[in-house]
Amino acid sequence: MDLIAGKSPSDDDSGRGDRRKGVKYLVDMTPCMRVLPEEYVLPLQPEKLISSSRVAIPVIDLSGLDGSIGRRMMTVEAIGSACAHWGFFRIINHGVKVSLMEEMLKVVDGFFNLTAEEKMNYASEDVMNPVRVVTKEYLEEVWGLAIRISGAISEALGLERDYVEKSLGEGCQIVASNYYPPCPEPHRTLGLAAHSDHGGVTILMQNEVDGLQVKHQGEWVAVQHVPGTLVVNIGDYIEILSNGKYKSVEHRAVVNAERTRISIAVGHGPKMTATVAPASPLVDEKSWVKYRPIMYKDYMRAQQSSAVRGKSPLQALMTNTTVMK
Ligand SMILES: O=C(O)CCC(=O)C(=O)O
Ligand SMILES: [Fe+2]
Repeated sequence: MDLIAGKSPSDDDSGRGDRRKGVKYLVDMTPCMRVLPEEYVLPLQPEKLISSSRVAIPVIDLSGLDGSIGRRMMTVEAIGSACAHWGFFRIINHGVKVSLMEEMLKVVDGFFNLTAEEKMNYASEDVMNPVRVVTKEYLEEVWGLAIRISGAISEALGLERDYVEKSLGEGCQIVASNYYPPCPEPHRTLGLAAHSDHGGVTILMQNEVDGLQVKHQGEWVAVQHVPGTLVVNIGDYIEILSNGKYKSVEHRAVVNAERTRISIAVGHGPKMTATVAPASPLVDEKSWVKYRPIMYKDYMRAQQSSAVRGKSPLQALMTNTTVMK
């Protein structure tokens, strides 16, 4: 697959004037900007920030999945525990070449440095419209990685190793390329508002500038960049499939006054017409169906259209009443 959906964070796609051209355009046009334009100011977030030096997302050595049976089991357990407690983890020894990661970052940087007019050729109001501007190799590698991780998640849930993979079917891969230019008043806004991802496994790569924050036990934890590693998080699709055992976790991106940050989030979901529902082996007399089934396409649209993203589209699917399989 060679799809890349270019998006510039904080764009509202409302079509009003230059706002559609992105934050980068705004910054390029006003190089001496000292004050954040009013429409980008966001209400302050009340939650406390925990420094990443005190607490950090779990680190998983992915080579353990190819080790002895015992080592694989330990790795699967570690992934299961990371999914249950954090919804996020960092992977090392993941097998994706650093040179390929760097090349991908360069492609995205190149894309955002096209002129606003050139970029508008790729612009679309619809997240389902693919844009082709990148070679396939990184995305193929990352797809393979997502399938390996999905195998571990299946096993950790007590399902057949290929359960999630089969449920994804031919699948879909969505690439969100985020470009966060320096901001004159970084504390009054966000690069990307708090949200959970809609798909199964998201694999996130970034340049050396920090900005990702993950909600953990009601507080925001800053995730520090570690060169050569990738960050993995589970999306709403896995929360629903696991019948709530694993939670897709809210995350957001903050900006800074000095340096441009680039991140590339690659999400892996089922095909658009697939029905998303809790895995039937995980539903028995003791565990109720916690989410109503929905077509993936409909879920994605609901998620993309909600103004305050958070996790509200997922909460709308939750069954308050006890519904048996
Ligand atoms: O920029 C980041 O680190 C987060 C990006 C993200 O969460 C997304 O594109 O869904
Ligand atoms: Fe995300």
